[in-house]
Amino acid sequence: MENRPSTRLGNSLNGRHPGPRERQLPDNNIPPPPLLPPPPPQHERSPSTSYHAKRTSRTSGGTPPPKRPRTGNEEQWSRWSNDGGGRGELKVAPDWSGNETTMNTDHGDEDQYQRERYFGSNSTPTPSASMPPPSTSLTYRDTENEYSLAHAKWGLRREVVMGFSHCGIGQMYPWQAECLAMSGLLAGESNLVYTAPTSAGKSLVADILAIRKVVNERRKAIIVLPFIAIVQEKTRFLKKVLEKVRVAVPKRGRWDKANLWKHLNIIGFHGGSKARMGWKELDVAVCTIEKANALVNAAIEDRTVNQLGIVVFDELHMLGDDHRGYILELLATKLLCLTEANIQIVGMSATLSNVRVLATWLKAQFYECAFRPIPLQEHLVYDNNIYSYDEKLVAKISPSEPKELKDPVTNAIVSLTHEAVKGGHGVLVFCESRSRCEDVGRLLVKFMPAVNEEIREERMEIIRDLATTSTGLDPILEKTVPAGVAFHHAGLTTEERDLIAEAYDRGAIKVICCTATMAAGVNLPARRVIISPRMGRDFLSPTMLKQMRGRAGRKGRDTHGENYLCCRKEDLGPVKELINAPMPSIQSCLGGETGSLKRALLEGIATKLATSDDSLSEYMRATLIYHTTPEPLKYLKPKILDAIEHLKQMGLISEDRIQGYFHATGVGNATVASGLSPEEGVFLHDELSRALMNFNLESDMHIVYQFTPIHSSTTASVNIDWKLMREEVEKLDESGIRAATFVGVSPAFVNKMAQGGTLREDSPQNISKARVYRRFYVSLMLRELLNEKPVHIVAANYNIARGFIQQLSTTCKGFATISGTFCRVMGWTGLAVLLEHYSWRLDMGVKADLMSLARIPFVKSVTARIFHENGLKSVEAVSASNVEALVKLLELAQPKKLRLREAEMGKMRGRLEQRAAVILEAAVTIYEQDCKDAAEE
Ligand SMILES: Nc1ncnc2c1ncn2[C@@H]1O[C@H](COP(=O)(O)OP(=O)(O)OP(=O)(O)O)[C@@H](O)[C@H]1O
Repeated sequence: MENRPSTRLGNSLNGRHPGPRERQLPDNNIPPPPLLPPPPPQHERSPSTSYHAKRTSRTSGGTPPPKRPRTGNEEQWSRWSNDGGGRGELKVAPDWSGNETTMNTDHGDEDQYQRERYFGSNSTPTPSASMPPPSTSLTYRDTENEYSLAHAKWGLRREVVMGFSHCGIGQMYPWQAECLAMSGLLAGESNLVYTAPTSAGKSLVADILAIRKVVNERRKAIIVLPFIAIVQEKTRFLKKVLEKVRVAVPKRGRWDKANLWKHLNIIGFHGGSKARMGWKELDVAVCTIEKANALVNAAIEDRTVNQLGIVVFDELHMLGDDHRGYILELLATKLLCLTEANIQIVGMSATLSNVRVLATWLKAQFYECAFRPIPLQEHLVYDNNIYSYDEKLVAKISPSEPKELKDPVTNAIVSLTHEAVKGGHGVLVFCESRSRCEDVGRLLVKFMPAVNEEIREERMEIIRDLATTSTGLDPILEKTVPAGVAFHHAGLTTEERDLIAEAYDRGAIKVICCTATMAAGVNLPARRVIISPRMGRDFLSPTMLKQMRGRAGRKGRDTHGENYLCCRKEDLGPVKELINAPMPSIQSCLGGETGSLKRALLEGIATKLATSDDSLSEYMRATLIYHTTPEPLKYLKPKILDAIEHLKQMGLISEDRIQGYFHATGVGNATVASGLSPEEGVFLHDELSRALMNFNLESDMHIVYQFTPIHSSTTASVNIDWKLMREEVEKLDESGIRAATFVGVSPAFVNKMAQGGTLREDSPQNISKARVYRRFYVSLMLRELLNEKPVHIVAANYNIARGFIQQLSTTCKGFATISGTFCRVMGWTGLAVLLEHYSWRLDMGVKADLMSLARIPFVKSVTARIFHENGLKSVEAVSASNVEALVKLLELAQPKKLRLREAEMGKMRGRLEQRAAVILEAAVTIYEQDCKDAAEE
């Protein structure tokens, strides 16, 4: 039976009639009626009234295009592109010759359509490489509706328009069309900086500009996003939009008679990505900030940077980020200096206040609008009262009987969540810490509405999916998911987070309790968003609050979004300040600590953009800090001189006094080529030089140490538990101890620290020493992973978040590539080859004897070991096995399988059978390929 919060809104009205903004909830056991009356009008914007574009371009001004009745042609297009969109649904669209064509939006049928267009209806498919390109003709355009993506004005190829339509976008919002129509943008002649509220549809403007560059002009595009999750999401989106687009591969020699046609290469680059393609092959690179910077450096070094047509900076406010903002600034500065390459720069954000300064800096057109497709209702909640942001009482929440709901904030969270879920809506609850997410999740379970058998089964399916992940079923999720509640924070593995996000997206999970990282990291909107004003002990920043508030309201699913900022009465002062705080203006982070300036100068010198006094000052003039500092030269000059001196002392640059120019040394070039900061470059150089002299291959300890990412061994990411480290070091055999000594780790020092010693990081030597110990500590964890210990066991052993361990396993491969690049630029080819040789083991996460098996999908780590121990030692042996035998082994490999009840195990078996069938089929294919390869040899 459903357990409901005993809280009832309005109980405290004490007999008086609820006012128009107050509604009473019944006191019986009937589920509560809607908690809130309609929102205060001043916070509500309807899509039509909220359109308010403020255009301040330096070119001709413009008013929003007038509304006019839709023509028949528009109707056809919008039917084709906007509604339904299910696979295989028949749509009507005008064909390229202006006639009406009945066609099918199923991609398979689009192929058929193309074939028929070129070869007649009886033609058979031909290989794509020799086939003429898909429609490049612009004549089929919708000539009347300028908001339609098919309008000739936007110059998008038919396949692109179809791709967008497939993603639910057929028409632009008026502001998007107005922004794109600003002079010089479509022609790629001017840069663009624009700002619009969250969910306003900013991405489409940049996407259209990028796609035009790639498809129409055949230049490359880089799209820069701050977090891995959104890089992955954007890569998936662009792949879907551009799936059907083929472009000409230029003729290579005079014997090439005709152009070949290829699909576009859209590649996601981030710390954990294993992209095989590089700058040369890609068409669109969707990157994290660091990867984008490294790509541009490589392109400059290659002298192919003129192939780059556009760089899009999504979330431009990241410029102000203390840790990574300066890399964004540095990247934009380099692009501004590459005047001859003619690269279009596009930047956007929802939370910028000094956009004009940024537009001036980026030599960009500036566009600002306040459009929000889904109106927002915003509330402040304290002491069981709900107020509008202009302090009018909207409703009351009555106090509750249960002890755990005595606290008014918890009571409000539970009541508001219950009400939204009861109405069938999704809820995001932003909490102040990871543990609070889990606590609130557990509490909510008791008050979630009852659901039917079908939904219960769907949720059990999620439990089964979670149980088959590498970490097994989390005990808290096991309790919360059946009630439709989950939590989402950095402590979970990516696999878990993806499963939860996906289940929430399809409505199987109704509530996610999450930390602030989700506000900016994952695009999961909700009808109702409940927000704690704190992050840890501190209050949220206005930017973060804005991001969270903006998550309310799903385009296409909700008529409006609601957010509730729930605080304690004693926090009211600072919370009101927070609500009314203007968005902070973005400040450059380049001048803060000299580390960032050093990196900016090193990269300028290594890429030869700034080698002399003149070019250096030109380079510095292109930075944001130059534009935002009152007397830039006076302020910057001493800092620049200081940074240059440091770089010289670190051995990263040298100066030719006679010729009057700077150049990067080998280490400097290797540092820039590997995308490292000057400090990281020097540290890695020291580490690799030591390895070059003494490489210990007796056991895998030394090699694992070399693959441990140096970013995971900073103070911010890991704290050594010295007692634990002592235990682990004591377990090492002689070869392990020798490896430890080679890298600079002394067991005696570890013992001293475990007994209460201190290691003060007060000098460069001590900083470096602490770094080595931290790296070694992390390498012990990585070694366990490579020795097939499951992520959750390693995490538990080291009392560290599962997310950290899983990230470690995904980033070590990327770091191996970084080390390889470093060695190659240094000319240490032997070491580079050695690292490369061992790095492929990192892909598999298994010991050498299992490497062959690990080529089979789903046969990794523990599973591979169980297969091996049970006689399936090779791909051939697996290919000769059968589904039943494989299911038995897969059952053995399930972590924490006992957590699932008997009935659940039955259903899980079905899942394992499917998996076993895939394994068997893959093993047969791999084995056949191996035989073919052997025969050819
Ligand atoms: N013209 C359009 N027609 C229909 N849907 C659109 C249109 N433009 C954007 N969308 C959809 O609106 C949603 C939000 O768009 P988008 O992610 O671009 O917003 P945003 O302004 O970048 O928001 P945020 O600042 O939160 O990232 C997406 O699902 C997108 O597909």
